[in-house]
Amino acid sequence: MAESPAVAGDQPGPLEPRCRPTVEPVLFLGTAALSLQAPLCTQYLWDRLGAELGYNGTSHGSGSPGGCGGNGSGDPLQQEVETLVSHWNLYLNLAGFFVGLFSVTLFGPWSDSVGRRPVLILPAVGMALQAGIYLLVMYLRLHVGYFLLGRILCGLLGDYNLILAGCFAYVADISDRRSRTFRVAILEACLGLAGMLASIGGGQWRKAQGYIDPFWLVFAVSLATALYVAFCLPESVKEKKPAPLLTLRHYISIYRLYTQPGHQKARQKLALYSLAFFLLVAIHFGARDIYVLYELSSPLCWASDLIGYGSAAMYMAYLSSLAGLRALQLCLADTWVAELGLLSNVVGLVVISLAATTPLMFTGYGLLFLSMAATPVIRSKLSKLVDETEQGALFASVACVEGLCSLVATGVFNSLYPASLHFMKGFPFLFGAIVLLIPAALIGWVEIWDSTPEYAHFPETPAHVQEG
Ligand SMILES: Nc1nc(=O)c2nc(CNc3ccc(C(=O)N[C@@H](CCC(=O)O)C(=O)O)cc3)cnc2[nH]1
Repeated sequence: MAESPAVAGDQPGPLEPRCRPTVEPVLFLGTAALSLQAPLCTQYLWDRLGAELGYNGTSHGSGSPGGCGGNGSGDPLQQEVETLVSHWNLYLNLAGFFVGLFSVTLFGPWSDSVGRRPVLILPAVGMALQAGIYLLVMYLRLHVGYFLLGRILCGLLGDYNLILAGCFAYVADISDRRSRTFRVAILEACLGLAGMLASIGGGQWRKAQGYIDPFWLVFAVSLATALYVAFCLPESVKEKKPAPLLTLRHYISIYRLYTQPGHQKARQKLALYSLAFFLLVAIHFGARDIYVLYELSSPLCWASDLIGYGSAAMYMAYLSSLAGLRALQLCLADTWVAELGLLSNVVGLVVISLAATTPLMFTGYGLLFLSMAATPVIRSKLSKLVDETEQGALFASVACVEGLCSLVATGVFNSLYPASLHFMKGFPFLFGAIVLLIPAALIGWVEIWDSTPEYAHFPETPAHVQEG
């Protein structure tokens, strides 16, 4: 990889301190708030709707379809509660997705003009507002339909997806092209670390103290995120200019990213990398949706402590991938690091799909150690394909792709799992492994097709390495 002649955000003044506040804590805190809140919300719905239907079983979150110990998984009342909870979850997710689609695509490109700080503060305030509304519902025992109100308000302010988009765009602003992949990977590792801490800590805390206190923490963490951005985080966009928010221009700028005439090769690469990102993240989300069900039921029959370790092992992949990426970057180009990441992912999923014993299941998790190395590479490659004034628009579109991944993954994996139980319990994981061959082929193909350097599509690139 050669150094680009003109580098986005790569002009540290001679006196610039090396350790000025940066954006990682924003993603860490935002993810912690989200990861603490999501399972709590499901469990609250379970307990509340269950109580309304007169069901007083424990909230395992989901029934165990294989039957471990045979404690009432066929209970019709439990099934009714399960159905109701999953419907409410679906409504909340759909509302979040569609409102978010509208707002992220507006705020993302807007941030290219007005700076990243506003689009990091707004969603953090939105998440605090949502936690506040959820708290009111819990204190006053309002109808759970008010959850929808909180979700929509938060969605209007961009929600977690805007935090993701803003943080990645911020890192693209401040990193040079050489170090960008690693900076993106650090951000993802923060995401994994926050998810791990919140999911382990949150579960324990709820067991000990119920919902109210953990929700106050969600509220406080969201507020702290907003305050950190407001008072500590320096702006990363170099040439800020005022711009109207409510204009179609922002949507058009996202559309133009993928359709700009004159940059055909860059456009095609953008589309191919986006497709690879979509498939990869959809498989990650989908697998994550069914790990717990898979582990709860026979033959694994895990109790909650093992489930916790499994989840920790899953999150460890973010950290081990960061280390692996760093080491492999010393001797391999980014693309081949991503290919190794995908290989680790495929092998891990195949082993998990066949895992009938606890050691084998953990071996599968172990083999996934490099599985999170591919997404930072794709994000970084996408970022290098667009201009430095389009990073906000780009990462907004990537955040929408990620939202779509979430919906598709939930739909596909949650229907595939029950449908394949009778012939192969681990089939969805095997399916995931097979689908991952597509991003592996796409990434490899783009690299081979594109034998010129990564920055060949910028005007400042010498004419002899330009497309055509
Ligand atoms: N179906 C589904 N399952 C989930 O577990 C889920 N989790 C979230 C929680 N939000 C998030 C958002 C981003 C990442 C994340 O790790 N993103 C990285 C890597 C993506 C990957 O390779 O899996 C990124 O680069 O954006 C994780 C959880 C949202 N939708 C979901 N949807």
